Amino acid sequence: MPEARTPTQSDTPPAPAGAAPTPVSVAIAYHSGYGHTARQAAAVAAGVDSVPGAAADLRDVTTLDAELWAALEAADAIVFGSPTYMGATSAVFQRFAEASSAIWAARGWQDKLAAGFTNSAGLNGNKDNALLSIAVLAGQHGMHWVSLGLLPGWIYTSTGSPDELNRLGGFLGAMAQSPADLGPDRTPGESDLRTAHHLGARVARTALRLAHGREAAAHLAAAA
Ligand SMILES: Cc1cc2nc3c(=O)[nH]c(=O)nc-3n(C[C@H](O)[C@H](O)[C@H](O)COP(=O)(O)O)c2cc1C
Repeated sequence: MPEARTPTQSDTPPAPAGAAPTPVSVAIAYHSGYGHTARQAAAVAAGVDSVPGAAADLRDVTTLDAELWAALEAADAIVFGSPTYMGATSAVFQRFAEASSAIWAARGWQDKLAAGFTNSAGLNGNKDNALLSIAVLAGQHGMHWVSLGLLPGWIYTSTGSPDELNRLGGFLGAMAQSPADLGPDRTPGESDLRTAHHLGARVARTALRLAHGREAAAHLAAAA
């Protein structure tokens, strides 16, 4: 007899009996001035795509056009990403955030899932301020925030290693560090990219749970 085990966050939820699994779409809306944060965004997208039933939609927010807004409208979840510039999100990302005010007024992203990631040159570099700003943006839109969900790695204990997941010890979202003298072909490093991958998979699993829960609630309401 197989050993009983406690369900974990990594378990993909089953579809309701008799129902085809509902696919979910997770958009990654990011800016990257020089390509480093773009690599982090790609790792988030790979994490989303690693979850059966979830599909990533990678969107650069430099160009604000109808196609971008339609893609974000169609998504079940939006993972926002920006480099940390001057201790905050980049001006290009903030331009996107401000342009979303028309959607804010119409409550277009209400109840979608949201999460965030940032990358900067400093180990700290005030990345938390960029993530906070992204979380506030999500709150303004009435979205449900998905945190990173990892314990801190690396120097949190004396025996830690920089290869560990979440080596930068973020809680709100995924952090990455790219030394300023290295190109995006060499940085961010592998552990930061794995952390970004983790965030994408976590958002995808949460989106699936929410979609299935919504279906179950609709069935219950119909049967009442
Ligand atoms: C205008 C500007 C401001 C920056 N401010 C910070 C900062 O506040 N903290 C930090 O750690 N790095 C800072 N950096 C470094 C970038 O965050 C870092 O180079 C990052 O990898 C750039 O990502 P990107 O290639 O996606 O644009 C700054 C870079 C620029 C160009």
